Amino acid sequence: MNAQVNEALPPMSRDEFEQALRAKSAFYHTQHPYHVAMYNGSCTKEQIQGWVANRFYYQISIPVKDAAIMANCPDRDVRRHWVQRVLDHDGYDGAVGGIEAWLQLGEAVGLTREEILSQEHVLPGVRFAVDAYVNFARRATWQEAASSSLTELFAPTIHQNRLDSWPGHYPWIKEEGYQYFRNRLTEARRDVVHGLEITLEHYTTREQQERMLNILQFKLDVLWSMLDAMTMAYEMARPPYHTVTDEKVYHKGLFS
Ligand SMILES: O=C(O)c1cc(C(=O)O)c2c(n1)C(=O)C(=O)c1cc(C(=O)O)[nH]c1-2
Repeated sequence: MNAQVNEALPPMSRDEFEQALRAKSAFYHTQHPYHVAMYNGSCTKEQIQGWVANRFYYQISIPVKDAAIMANCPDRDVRRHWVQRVLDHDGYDGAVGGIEAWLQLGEAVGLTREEILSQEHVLPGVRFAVDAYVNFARRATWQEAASSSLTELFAPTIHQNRLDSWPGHYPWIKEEGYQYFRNRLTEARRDVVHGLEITLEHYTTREQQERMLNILQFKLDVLWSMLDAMTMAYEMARPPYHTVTDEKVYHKGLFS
C-alpha cells in the first residue's frame, strides 16, 4: 500500500535525497544511552572494556564485509577504490591498520590482546547484529551494500567526541589507545565521499530512494542492537544465561 503511494511520488532531487540520508543521523547510535554514558563520563571501566571487546567483532568483520562487496562488483574502478577500505583495516605498507589499532585501544583500556582476539567477551546479540551486516553485504547488490556503509557519514563526529571527552573522563585509558579514532577522522570522511557518490547516482526513482533509506535504517538497527546487547550485559547485569551461571558460555564464531 505504502509502496504504491511512494511509487506515484516523483523522485527526490539529488539534494533532497542527500538531505533525507543525512536526516537519518537522528537515529545514529550516538543517541543510545550506552553511548551517551560513554561521553558524559558515567561509564564504569567494565562498561568501557565491554564495549571495546565487543566492538572488536565489528572491526574484524568490516573488511570481510568490504571484500564481499568487491566480490559482487564487476566494476574495476569501484574495486580499485573500495579495496582501500580493506587495507585501512588490515594494514599495508608498514601501516598497522585499524584492527591492530583497535587491539592497542583494547590494551589501553586494560584488556589483554589474547582475550580480545579470543572473542570470549563477544555477546551473542552483538555477533548476530554484526553478522547480519556482513550477510547483507554478501547477498545484496554491490551498490546496495556499498550504500549501507553510509552511517559513516555520522561517524567522524562520534570519533571526535571520544577524543574530546574520554581523556578527561577516563584518565586511566592510556594515550596510545586513541590512535584508532584519530585515523578514522580522515578515513571515514574519504569513504563517505565515495559511498555517497555511488548512492546518489544509483537510486533514481522514488521507490529506489525509499528502499535505500530503509537499507540505511537496517544498518542503524545493527549499530543500535549491538549497544542494546551491551546494555543488558554491562549496565543491567543481565548477560545471556545470567540466571544459570556467571560463566561466559556463548558460542564462538562458527564460520570464523
Ligand atoms: O565508532 C563508531 O561509531 C563507528 C561507526 C561506524 C558506522 O557508522 O558504521 C563505523 C566505524 N565506527 C568505524 O570505525 C569503521 O571503520 C566503519 C566502517 C563502516 C562500514 O559500514 O563500512 N562503518 C564504520
